[in-house]
Amino acid sequence: MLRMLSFLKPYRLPIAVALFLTLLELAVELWQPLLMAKIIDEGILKNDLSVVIKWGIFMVGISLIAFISGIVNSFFASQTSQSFAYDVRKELFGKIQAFSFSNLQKFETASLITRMTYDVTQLQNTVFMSLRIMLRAPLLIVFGMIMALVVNIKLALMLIITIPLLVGFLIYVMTKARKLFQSVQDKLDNVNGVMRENLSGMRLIKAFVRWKHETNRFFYANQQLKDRTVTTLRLIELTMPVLLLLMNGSILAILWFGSIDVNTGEAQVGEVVAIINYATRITGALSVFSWIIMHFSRARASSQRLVEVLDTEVDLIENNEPNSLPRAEGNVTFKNVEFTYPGTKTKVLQKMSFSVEAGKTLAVLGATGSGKSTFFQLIPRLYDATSGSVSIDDVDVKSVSLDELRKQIGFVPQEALLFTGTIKENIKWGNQHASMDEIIEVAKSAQIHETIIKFPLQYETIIGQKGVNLSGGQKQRISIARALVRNPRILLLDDSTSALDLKTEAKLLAELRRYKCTTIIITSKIYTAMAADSILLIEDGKVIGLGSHEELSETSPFYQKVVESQFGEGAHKYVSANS
Ligand SMILES: Nc1ncnc2c1ncn2[C@@H]1O[C@H](COP(=O)(O)OP(=O)(O)OP(=O)(O)O)[C@@H](O)[C@H]1O
Repeated sequence: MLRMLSFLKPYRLPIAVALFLTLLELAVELWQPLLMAKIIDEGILKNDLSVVIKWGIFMVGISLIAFISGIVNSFFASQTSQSFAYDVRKELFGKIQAFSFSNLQKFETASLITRMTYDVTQLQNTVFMSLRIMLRAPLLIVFGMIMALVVNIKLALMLIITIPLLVGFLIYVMTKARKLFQSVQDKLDNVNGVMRENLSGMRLIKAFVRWKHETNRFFYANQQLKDRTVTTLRLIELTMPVLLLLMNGSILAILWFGSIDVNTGEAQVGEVVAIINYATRITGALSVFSWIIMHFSRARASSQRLVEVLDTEVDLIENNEPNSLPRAEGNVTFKNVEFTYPGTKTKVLQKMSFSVEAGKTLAVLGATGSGKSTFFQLIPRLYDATSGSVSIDDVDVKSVSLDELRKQIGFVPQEALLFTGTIKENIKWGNQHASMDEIIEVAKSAQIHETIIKFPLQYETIIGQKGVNLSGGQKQRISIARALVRNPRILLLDDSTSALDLKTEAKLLAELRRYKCTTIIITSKIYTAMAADSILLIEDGKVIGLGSHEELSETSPFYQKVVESQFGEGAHKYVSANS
């Protein structure tokens, strides 16, 4: 909690003002029963109207001050709590942006969203409430008791015995509630997770007629959230009847003994009224106090979840004095690279060594799961190699600034991901400075221009969330255009032409040559591989062959089998790059 409270440091002044105003309100609240006693005993009982008018006007005056203080306090409290939440969200977002993939693997996406929204809101509400009433409730309880003692010690003792017992009970219940609240938040993560998967996989769910299964999954997560919340709230709600029972009991006792004392002349009517008044105010403050502790239990659980994200060490660290890679030639070299995914034990890449000359095209072929996408991710440092080195123009990628490195790489992932916005914006996303002419040029190279101009709004066509209104091949080509507009030195295509027909793909590959960048293309199609300068064969994370189509057709049984699987038995003997 302290870690999160440090976000309030810049707002010390508004906090001080808000707290001062709270104290002012409190002072008025504590003073009022005393004034009321004075009006009853010295004015009403003695039939002195001037005392009633004088102190009556005074009471209205200080109530007005309390009213204005309350309004100004609310203003400062809401401004401070909103700014606090803004700062926390900003810091969290920055942290998540800096996360490496292995960092991200630690947190579920849905959980990160819940933390950024629900948990931050919980803290924001607590900050607001703290500035409005946090100080007031406990102080009202303490000073209310003191004032009651000042008015009449004997009658006040009935309050003094009850209140510490109640406060102890409240604190005990709320400490228990904290753990329960944390699990409520975890259950909320589950609901969000199921919702997220459900919405993004809606087409698949409908196509497989799995809505019943998905609905059951959602019902289960929802039920768990409800059950856990109900258990938690039941515990919390137990406090209110206990509180009212004890406080009303002590008020009854004050009335009983007070009336006896008034009859015997040991107490005045005004004193009894004042103590009852303090008791009622303290009851109100106690119920607010229990509410505060409940919010604090929730806020503590939320803080813990936020601190978990904020204090996660980013494990992809930039070199303190990064090497410069002003404008790479584009030679890519892997030397004895090994890689194991964080949290797993299996080596996905083993002693991988190969190089690609600047400006050349390398096709990568391998069975599914052989480690092709994994080795791709080491080049822009989405992950770091566990051992060995990945270098560009003989500079180890780990020694280069991440920005400088990534600016020179055009990466088209296996799943073409587009953002909500126009086609133009999506292509421009790769390079904010690209002109319309450049956008059209890369779209032409990516073989998507002709398709775009057939849309009624052409480049201004809005792409729905994740590109729902486009075909797989259209999305792939827009993603390629987005990578090309960066004018990259190294272009990484992870099976990014899989949805294209052979003719369109051939045109696209021929166009790519114009960009003179080093192109590494993962593919399963022999025709695509044949268009490259050389072909890298991967099996179980190991390089098992590197050469041209002709060389591998002669020397690699693995390659021969792939060719035969696509062109028929014995095909490796006659399928050539010119065919
Ligand atoms: N984030 C991850 N955490 C743990 N293991 C992973 C992760 N991503 C991939 N793997 C494992 O690494 C291995 C290589 O996966 P990779 O995606 O590199 O294969 P691939 O050759 O690109 O496969 P495909 O052709 O099907 O895309 C697989 O066994 C996979 O299970």
